[in-house]
Amino acid sequence: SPTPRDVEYDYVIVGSGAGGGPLACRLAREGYKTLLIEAGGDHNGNVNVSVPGYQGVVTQDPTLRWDIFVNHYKDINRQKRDPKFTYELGPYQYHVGPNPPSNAEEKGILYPRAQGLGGCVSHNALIWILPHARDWNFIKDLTGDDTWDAIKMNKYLDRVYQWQTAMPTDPTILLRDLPLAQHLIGGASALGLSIPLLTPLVNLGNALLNSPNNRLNPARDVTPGFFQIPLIMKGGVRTSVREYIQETVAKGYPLTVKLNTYVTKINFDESGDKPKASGVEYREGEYLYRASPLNRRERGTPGSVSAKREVIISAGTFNTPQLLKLSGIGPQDELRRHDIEVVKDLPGVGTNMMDRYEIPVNVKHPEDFPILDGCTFDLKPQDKCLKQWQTKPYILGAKGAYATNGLAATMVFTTKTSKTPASDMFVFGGPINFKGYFPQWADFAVRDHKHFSWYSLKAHSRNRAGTVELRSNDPFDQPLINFNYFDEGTTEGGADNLDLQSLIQAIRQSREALAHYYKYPILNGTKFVEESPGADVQSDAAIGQYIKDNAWGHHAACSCPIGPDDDPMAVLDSKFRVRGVENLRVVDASVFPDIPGVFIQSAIFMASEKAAEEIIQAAKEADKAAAEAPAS
Ligand SMILES: Cc1cc2nc3c(=O)[nH]c(=O)nc-3n(C[C@H](O)[C@H](O)[C@H](O)COP(=O)(O)OP(=O)(O)OC[C@H]3O[C@@H](n4cnc5c(N)ncnc54)[C@H](O)[C@@H]3O)c2cc1C
Repeated sequence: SPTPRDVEYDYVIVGSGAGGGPLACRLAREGYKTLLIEAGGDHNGNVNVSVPGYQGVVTQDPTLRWDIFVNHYKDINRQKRDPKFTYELGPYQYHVGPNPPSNAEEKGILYPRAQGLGGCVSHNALIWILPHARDWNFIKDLTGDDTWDAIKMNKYLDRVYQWQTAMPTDPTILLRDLPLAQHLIGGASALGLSIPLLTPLVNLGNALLNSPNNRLNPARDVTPGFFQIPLIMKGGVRTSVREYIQETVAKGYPLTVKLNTYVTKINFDESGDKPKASGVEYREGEYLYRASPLNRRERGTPGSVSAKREVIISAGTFNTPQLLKLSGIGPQDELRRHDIEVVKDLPGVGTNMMDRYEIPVNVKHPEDFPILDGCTFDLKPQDKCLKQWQTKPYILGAKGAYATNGLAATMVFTTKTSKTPASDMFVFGGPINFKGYFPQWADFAVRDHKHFSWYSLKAHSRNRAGTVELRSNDPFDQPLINFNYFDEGTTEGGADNLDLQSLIQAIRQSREALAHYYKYPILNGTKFVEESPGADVQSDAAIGQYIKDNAWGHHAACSCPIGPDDDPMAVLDSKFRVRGVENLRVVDASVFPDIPGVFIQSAIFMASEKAAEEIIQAAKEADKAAAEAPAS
């Protein structure tokens, strides 16, 4: 809905994703006039968003997707060893892998991002794993602010559960596919769970009833096991931030959502001691950011809005530092290089960026996995699985494969070289040929139904050398993003090698699960061939090289970190406030000083609820002080 110029909002929030969406709802529900500005649209009626089985397809949807390209290494020739390295042939036309045509432009590695209501939560893989206690205690110890204590953070999780449903995939869907079940039993058995030969399905069913989020288990963070994967869905339909925002508006709370509007600058009132954020400038129009494949190189209609109390930036790990820098908050040398007037020299903006490392083992069978019969993943009339998902109830597997995200279950354990005692390795299994992200990766992943992948996700990684730098001072250009992986990044105390060793262990664990598959011939699964890393990749050195060349991440975080008062690289204080200016906070994945948990959305939702409480408390204190001040 258009913003009437005469409305004065208490809060203006930029970005409606995991950070900004819940925060906007909570502030509005508390009675504050809140404007939520979002670059993209609402995705109403877009089946790609609501069908869990389309979690890959939705990342290719041109109405949502931003084709952000990143590098893992500074050395471009080293980067090109990754078969996912991508070149642009013409606008949004890509060549992936070696031997590009001579006119192709080097782009880097695709890093999917989404615009629109709910941000990346509307296109993500739906996986819901709670953070570990150490993630919160780390912030408490770093800043001395004990409101971050893990036990105290529980109340924010309770608040998240007021609007977020998480449920496991209906195990009966998985148990109907015997070769798939045989792989999962192999995984459980490789982890040491005894699965008797005569009753493997019953025992797998029991294993799949375990939750990796069991809050009643005090040892949950360090408990290894074989688990089903909880997803953010209700009755087999994705439901999350997007729906929460829409419900908040529908119920009449004072939340205005301004869609298809791209914020280009934060405005400051510089008349006082400290620059004070007073509002934002924006451009109205669809697909204005050039990372959108529907971009028409238009610059939109200009506008601005002011915030009576605060401006909050929740544009995500890449776009929040970009917007801060464009507005004069960042390393002064970089800002001056781009002719940007310095409002506050804050050298940490766009540094400290972290991510997971992820790596698969992919195998191919001679026959299809039955669970995918009739699934074409293309929204076309022949997609029988979509019809089943649309017409059948969510009970006893009736809704079929699309009521899952395609990843059936996970092995969880702490590797020998983990940074913390908490589980640092999740190895997911599913009937998919998943090798990471590149243009049309999802089509590739399900091109045939014969592949199975054990895919490892390394949590609590040590590398914090990622950077987000301005490419230009044009707000519609995407920034320069480099994760500086392994030996190009954090190396103190052998950090790079320790993470690499964890990943080598994960590949060996995946192969162990594949070996245990053959212990259950009763389920009649066919023999498979390992396609990658491949039978010839056996030594630690060879596996390590495969990991360095192929690893990727998709939980980028920590690029505007919270930190202690005496750390010049800290961008935020422990209350999410941008240092050195007033009335400006950041609330999204970029705020963490250390990447939390295993899957990040739950941690962002909790941080967002915490930020809402801090902001509301600050507003109440300010109102009280104003009421008590003597009349002038
Ligand atoms: C393919 C994929 C799968 C994933 N799967 C999972 C998963 O299964 N589980 C999990 O826990 N995590 C998952 N994640 C990660 C998780 O979804 C993100 O980390 C999380 O959504 C980040 O939240 P955020 O608020 O920081 O940013 P986002 O969710 O990206 O939200 C930022 C919002 O800001 C808007 N915006 C940006 N700049 C501007 C501007 N200048 N003006 C106006 N609006 C702007 C964007 O359009 C976007 O809507 C996945 C991520 C990807 C890419």
